[in-house]
Amino acid sequence: MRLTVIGTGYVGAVHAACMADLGHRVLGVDTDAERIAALASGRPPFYEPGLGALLRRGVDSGRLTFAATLADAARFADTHFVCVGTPQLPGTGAADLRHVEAVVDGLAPHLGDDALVVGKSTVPVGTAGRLAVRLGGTAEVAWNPEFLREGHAVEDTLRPERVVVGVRSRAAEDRLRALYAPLLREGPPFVPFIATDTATAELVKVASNSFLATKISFINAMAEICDATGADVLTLARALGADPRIGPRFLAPGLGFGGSCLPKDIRAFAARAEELGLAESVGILREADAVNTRQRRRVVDLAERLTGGHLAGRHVAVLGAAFKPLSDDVRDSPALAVAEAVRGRGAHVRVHDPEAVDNARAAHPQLSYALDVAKACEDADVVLHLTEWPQYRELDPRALAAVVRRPALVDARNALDAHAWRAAGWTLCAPGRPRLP
Ligand SMILES: NC(=O)c1ccc[n+]([C@@H]2O[C@H](COP(=O)([O-])OP(=O)(O)OC[C@H]3O[C@@H](n4cnc5c(N)ncnc54)[C@H](O)[C@@H]3O)[C@@H](O)[C@H]2O)c1
Ligand SMILES: O=c1ccn([C@@H]2O[C@H](COP(=O)(O)OP(=O)(O)O[C@H]3O[C@H](CO)[C@@H](O)[C@H](O)[C@H]3O)[C@@H](O)[C@H]2O)c(=O)[nH]1
Repeated sequence: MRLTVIGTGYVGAVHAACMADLGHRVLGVDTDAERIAALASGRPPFYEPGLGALLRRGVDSGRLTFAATLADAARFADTHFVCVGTPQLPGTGAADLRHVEAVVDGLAPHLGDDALVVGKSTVPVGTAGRLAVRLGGTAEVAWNPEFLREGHAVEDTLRPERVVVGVRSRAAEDRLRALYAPLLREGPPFVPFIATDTATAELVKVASNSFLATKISFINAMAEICDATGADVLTLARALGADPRIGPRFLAPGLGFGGSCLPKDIRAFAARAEELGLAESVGILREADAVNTRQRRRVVDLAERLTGGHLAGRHVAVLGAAFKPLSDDVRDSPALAVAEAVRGRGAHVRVHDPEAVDNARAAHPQLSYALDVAKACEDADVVLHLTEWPQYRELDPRALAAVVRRPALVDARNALDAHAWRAAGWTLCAPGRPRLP
């Protein structure tokens, strides 16, 4: 089948490459000429494991091509996936739909009768209905929310846990089922194809991220209670997660959630519900957001405690800049928020990240960066472990103790081996673990 993917960022580039790998003919379209040039030569414009090989395979086979205009898109196919950004508006945190609207307005004059515009961007409930009116004519709008996680985007796309489509006709449902058929056939495990109306499909996405965000904030609220009572949040999380009704995933306590999705999506959802007069239904999301923001301050306070109560003039090493490991994405990165806050208290901050330094430097040019961990830690008064890259777990605490001014560590992700670091002479603290020495 033929399809286009409009917007080739973290979602669109992966969707385009994976759809081509399934055997479809795919045209990627983006307003960013540099991005299009990179993709067309088989180079991923960001770090995502497995994407490079898939892109090269698609480009070499001729099944994956790229273009710059929406007129090209309309000529190429009748099915158009919209994967442009829906960032947060200042103030209420509502979603900014200007890119989605620009795509619909730009496509409209070029579309044939049989066109299907399929949104993958995360949008407030009701958006597809509004866009259908805006699109006019006989072209149809459907919504197919995206659930991929950065760092696992290729496997999440090729082996999804479910495919959800919000459609307004049987024909649209059949077309999308046919597109995804190669994924649905590959089992076990069986992959449910859930066809519903567009409002439900839009809601599945924001409800799903809201649930995940609330689960993380729940365990972080428990970490606060642990800090006040001498209990241990890691043991608590392990015991909670052993109940299959709760489950162990998304119960990792620490610095909390960031990135381009969970924070903005719960705010946009809350703003939309408030617009509908349903503020009480989403009070829990405002609270999850507040708990999450508090975790960043708590980590800064731990750093301050380890430097004897004042950060001013201290040297602080920051391990991690990406919002999570296996990604170079620094959008709303908790690590960089902490780095900035520590700098705001007068500390000299040096940041290390295996993949995200270029993006971090572009977004936070006032911070200093180091290309290896030892350089970041040189003469540090405290080391902050803020993004749990697997390679940080392999660090030799003895070797690092010889490099720093004082062996003091905040393990804000509760991911390092506390015993090994303590045995190497480090003073440690971590959120929700008040009995660490
Ligand atoms: N990043 C994720 O993990 C993820 C996962 C699921 C859903 N989502 C949602 O998917 C959407 C896209 O997210 P992303 O992280 O890929 O964003 P992104 O910022 O990485 O990519 C968006 C792309 O759209 C392009 N673009 C903007 N306006 C355009 C236009 N008028 N025509 C063509 N291209 C245009 C931009 O140049 C950019 O390359 C958002 O709604 C997001 O909430 C993201
Ligand atoms: O137990 C946990 C799990 C995650 N996090 C943090 O939560 C954030 C988000 O993590 P994750 O969900 O793995 O990353 P994303 O790539 O942002 O993916 C989320 O957001 C995407 C965009 O909507 C969705 O498609 C995915 O399903 C959803 O998991 C990161 O800062 C993590 O460090 C925790 O603090 N504790």
